[in-house]
Amino acid sequence: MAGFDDLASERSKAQFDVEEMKVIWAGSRHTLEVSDRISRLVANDPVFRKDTRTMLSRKDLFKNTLRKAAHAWKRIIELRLSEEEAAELRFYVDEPAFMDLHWGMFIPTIKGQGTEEQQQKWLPLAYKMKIIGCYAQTELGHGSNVQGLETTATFDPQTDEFIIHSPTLTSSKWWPGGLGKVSTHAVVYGRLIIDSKDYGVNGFIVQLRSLDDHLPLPGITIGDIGMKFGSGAYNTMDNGVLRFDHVRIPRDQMLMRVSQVTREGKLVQSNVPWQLVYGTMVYVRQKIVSDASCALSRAVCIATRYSAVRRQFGLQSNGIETQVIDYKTQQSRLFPLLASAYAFRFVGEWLKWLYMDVNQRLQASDFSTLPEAHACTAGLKSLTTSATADGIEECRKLCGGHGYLCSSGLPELFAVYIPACTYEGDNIVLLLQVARFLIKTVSQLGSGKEPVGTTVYMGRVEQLMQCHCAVQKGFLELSADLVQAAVAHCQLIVVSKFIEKLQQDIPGKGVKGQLEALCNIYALFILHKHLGDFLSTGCITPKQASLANAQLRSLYSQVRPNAIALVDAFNYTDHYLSSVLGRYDGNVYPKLYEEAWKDPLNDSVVPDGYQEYIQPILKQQLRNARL
Ligand SMILES: CCCCCCCCCCCCCCCC(=O)SCCNC(=O)CCNC(=O)[C@H](O)C(C)(C)COP(=O)(O)OP(=O)(O)OC[C@H]1O[C@@H](n2cnc3c(N)ncnc32)[C@H](O)[C@@H]1OP(=O)(O)O
Ligand SMILES: Cc1cc2nc3c(=O)[nH]c(=O)nc-3n(C[C@H](O)[C@H](O)[C@H](O)COP(=O)(O)OP(=O)(O)OC[C@H]3O[C@@H](n4cnc5c(N)ncnc54)[C@H](O)[C@@H]3O)c2cc1C
Repeated sequence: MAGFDDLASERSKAQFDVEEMKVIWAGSRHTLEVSDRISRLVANDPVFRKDTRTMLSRKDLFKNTLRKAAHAWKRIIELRLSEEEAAELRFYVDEPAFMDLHWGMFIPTIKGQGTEEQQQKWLPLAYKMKIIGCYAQTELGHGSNVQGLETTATFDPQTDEFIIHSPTLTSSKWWPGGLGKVSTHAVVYGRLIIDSKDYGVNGFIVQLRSLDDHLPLPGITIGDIGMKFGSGAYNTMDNGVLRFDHVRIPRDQMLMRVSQVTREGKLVQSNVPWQLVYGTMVYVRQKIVSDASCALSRAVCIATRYSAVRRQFGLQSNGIETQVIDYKTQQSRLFPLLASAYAFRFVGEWLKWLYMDVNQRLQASDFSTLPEAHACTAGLKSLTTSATADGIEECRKLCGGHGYLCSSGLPELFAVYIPACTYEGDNIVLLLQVARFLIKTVSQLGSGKEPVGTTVYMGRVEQLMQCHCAVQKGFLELSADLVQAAVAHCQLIVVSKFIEKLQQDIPGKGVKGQLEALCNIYALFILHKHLGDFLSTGCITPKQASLANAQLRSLYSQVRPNAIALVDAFNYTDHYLSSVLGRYDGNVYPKLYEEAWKDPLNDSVVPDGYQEYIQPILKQQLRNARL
């Protein structure tokens, strides 16, 4: 069988221990065991099938999402899954839904911004799913500009309550995931008003729906904001709209780790920086970086396996055509994405460590690394999501026409993934935050602080900063060139962390060699892509640039025999990939043909509508022809 033999032959060429590379990709043997076991549990459960998603109406799609969420929760309870295993199960169910925001934002916000008492009250309810929460920050009129939010939370000393209100249409909460139809509660971000004085944005826990009949509580208007890009997944998420008409909540439902409001209505600032109100965004951004490596590796796995199965032109002596993966143009498009997937995996591991380190320091009232954590999570979220969104689209194109079929898995993966460039902070806005951080860092460099990083990459950042770093007044005046410096800074981090990964103990025959090749491909690909920066800032000479290019091409040849094994190391099930082109067995053509007939349009040979609309035309033509 063509495809199968092709992939079997490819696998026999591997020059490294794939099982050991699986451990490197997973992060540890334990994590590999958990993800392998849970991914197969999900793959073998018919409730979690995904192949009909793009054929369902929005209402049927959403109802099926609720069914899957309920089934997932039931399996978590039945099997007594740990938090780690439950997170893996939600990941492999692979369907954006309210659970992502309940577990991924609502609970972390209470943990990060609630007092001990508030955590003791609300976390048990949330962990046991007695309440379902979402994160309601963005409004119709404001998303990036958090300080511009209009929802008000006015303290009423008579009743010891906050009055939550939507004073304008643009203050309507708009976009929060899980809000539209499911969440019973929300962390709502609003302007704290005491005695007519505005104290800026804080978080408030607000119940939205009755726990008895799920109806919106008095003063609450709530619904879904409508269909989003593409069909299928992400329309599985009820992104919602929410308005308040003077809704009253007890004073103790303002999240008070950062600031407290006393019974007398006095605002007391605790000893933590007010920026902790933004803490959830730092947490989610570091998760999104790891998620980028998952999404990109998934697209690369599909495109790499298909490129080894697909033959086109180049008839060889044995009478068969050339595998498209052997074309240099295919390699120059595909292998940098393969290298990027590994690079983002490792920088995501580092970022997770940085986030935990910042949190431990916060416990000890050490806030010194919070600005760097903000800059790194913001910048790397921006860099990795933009590269991944572009990379998924490139993988679609690498698969030719069949990449445009839903059965390839790539259109839906692209549609689900691309909002990552916007949610949790628009990517340009976040790069401007990095630029601000760099300006501050450069201004402190005079104090003898030496930056660390790989020379050529470090030189590029320094030079770009020197060129563009005028004295900037505020966030709004930052020049577009500084965004370039911010990107350069983030690429320096990615390369540096890949190099650090290689300095660790890496077991397994040939594994370290493959990772070194991928690290060099990533670094040289970025250098090639931004050659203008490196040449204009004098970091490299034109001669060095052409040597780098030659080295890049030779690295592609080095990776070529290992490409299939390198994507096998992601250890993805066919269920998770949900792609006829990316099947482990390479059995593409028979499955493509089989999938076509499943389309509802093929339920009847003569299409619905023929008699009403087409036959009259044809008959008329027939009559005309006889006249
Ligand atoms: C979900 C589960 C995970 C699973 C993973 C898989 C994903 C699959 C599901 C996806 C689910 C989608 C989930 C989407 C959920 C939303 O989208 S939630 C809404 C997200 N919204 C945003 O990110 C808003 C973006 N905007 C911002 O962050 C801020 O407004 C800006 C842009 C930083 C501006 O802040 P500002 O306060 O207006 O002004 P600025 O002077 O720049 O900042 C003030 C100070 O705070 C600092 N600062 C700003 N932000 C921060 C921060 N975050 N931390 C610390 N310090 C900060 C600044 O550095 C500055 O410090 P100084 O220089 O004064 O020392
Ligand atoms: C799928 C999805 C899920 C979401 N889930 C949630 C959720 O659960 N909870 C929640 O609270 N929010 C959520 N959001 C909202 C999301 O956080 C916002 O869309 C995001 O923060 C961007 O804000 P905005 O949409 O207002 O865009 P804007 O800030 O209006 O940006 C629009 C354009 O203006 C540019 N721009 C804005 N400010 C500047 C500036 N200072 N300098 C230069 N350019 C600028 C931006 O770069 C962008 O190109 C979600 C959004 C999506 C798409």
